Amino acid sequence: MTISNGAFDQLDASNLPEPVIVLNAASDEAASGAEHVTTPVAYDAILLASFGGPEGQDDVIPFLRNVTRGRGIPEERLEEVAHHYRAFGGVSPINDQNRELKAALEAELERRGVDLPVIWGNRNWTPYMRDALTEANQRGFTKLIAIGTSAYSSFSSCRQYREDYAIALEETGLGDTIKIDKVRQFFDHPGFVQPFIDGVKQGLLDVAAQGISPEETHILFATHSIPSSDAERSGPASRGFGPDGAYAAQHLAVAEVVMSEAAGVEKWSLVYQSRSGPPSMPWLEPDINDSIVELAGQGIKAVVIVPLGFVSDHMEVKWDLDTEAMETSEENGIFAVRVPTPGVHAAYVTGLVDLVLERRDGVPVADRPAMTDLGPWYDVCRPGCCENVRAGFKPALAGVLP
Ligand SMILES: CC1=C(CCC(=O)O)c2cc3nc(cc4[nH]c(cc5[nH]c(cc1n2)c(C)c5CCC(=O)O)c(CCC(=O)O)c4C)C(CCC(=O)O)=C3C
Ligand SMILES: [Fe+2]
Repeated sequence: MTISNGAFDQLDASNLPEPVIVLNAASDEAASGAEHVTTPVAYDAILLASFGGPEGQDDVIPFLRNVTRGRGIPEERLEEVAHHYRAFGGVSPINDQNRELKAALEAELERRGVDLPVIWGNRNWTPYMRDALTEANQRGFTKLIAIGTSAYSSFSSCRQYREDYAIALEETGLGDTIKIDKVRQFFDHPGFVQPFIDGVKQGLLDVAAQGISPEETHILFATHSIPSSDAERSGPASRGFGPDGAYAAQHLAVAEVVMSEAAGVEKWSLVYQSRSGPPSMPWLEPDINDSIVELAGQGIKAVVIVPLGFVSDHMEVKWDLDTEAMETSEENGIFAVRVPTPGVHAAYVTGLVDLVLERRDGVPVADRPAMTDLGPWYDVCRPGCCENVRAGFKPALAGVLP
């Protein structure tokens, strides 16, 4: 088995166009044994990789065009989503959150005496990934470890970031100069899960303060819906996770961990939000709003909404949960609390630094924290991981060749 930083890991590449680039081929797989773990690398900077968002009304449409290029999102959906951004002055909260996260990471790195600068680059808005790589090159950095602001396995949250790195290396012509690895998907890392546990405990106190009993309370774990075809292909092709793939399995496993900590309430479910795409295309269900209506019919009086799929309070949280799901709850006579996202919670920031250090210093799989049986996840994505049959083939980094 060869690991190739720049090679593509599409299983059936025979009828696809030649990969545009093959980068940094032949980084070697772990001497440490387990397929999850790679040999340590003396990284010289952290690449904070995120989604990006508009910073004013004039940015909204160009941003949405960037996000949806070639993705078959109907025009009506774009108008609908533009309206969400317009209601917030055309400014997505995501950029300020990444500025805060970058500052918090820098402070934590300094506190621990780790000399790794953080460079920030986005998929869909400035600073773009190519800007980040140009900056890294100017500052003389050649070995980057990427943290994507996304915890789970799916095309949008895993593979697309790996494609972003490959595209940006191609755009900047830095493919022979800069090597990019990524930290493992961290859905079950205690740094990511702890803030949700804290939040659910507080949410249940808020519910109790309303005089609503545990029997009348339901915990809704909310995440981004994705096309069923993406869900099916999330995670490595070789592991069976059921029809909704690693994406749903990971969320369910983390929700179980949170439930085991939030004693007193029994009822919970995993629900989806922010569906787009044409109605004819199946996406993961049920939608959170449909679930709230149904729960009201079953006599539920309170819901605790846990934004389990999200690392920070960006637009999908502010609009789809804090605006829409709150409205649905109110209309149906349900008291609703929304739990905070990890944001810059100390456990989360510390956890992200730990994830970098386990790669730099070489921590064996047995010593890597993971709160579910599914993890710790792979350092290098396995063959077929998080493929996307809708968007067609693109090269991606940090994957293993079949
Ligand atoms: C799994 C997942 C995450 C979580 C993991 C992660 O964080 O990556 C996520 C995050 C985000 N999604 C975001 C925004 C958007 N996502 C869109 C479209 C889509 N998202 C998808 C999936 C995901 N998205 C999918 C399958 C599509 C359809 C297009 C396609 O087939 O690939 C569209 C187009 C309009 C629409 O269709 O809604 C927008 C504007 C923002 C920024 C918010 C802000 O500005 O604060 C963030 C953090
Ligand atoms: Fe999205």
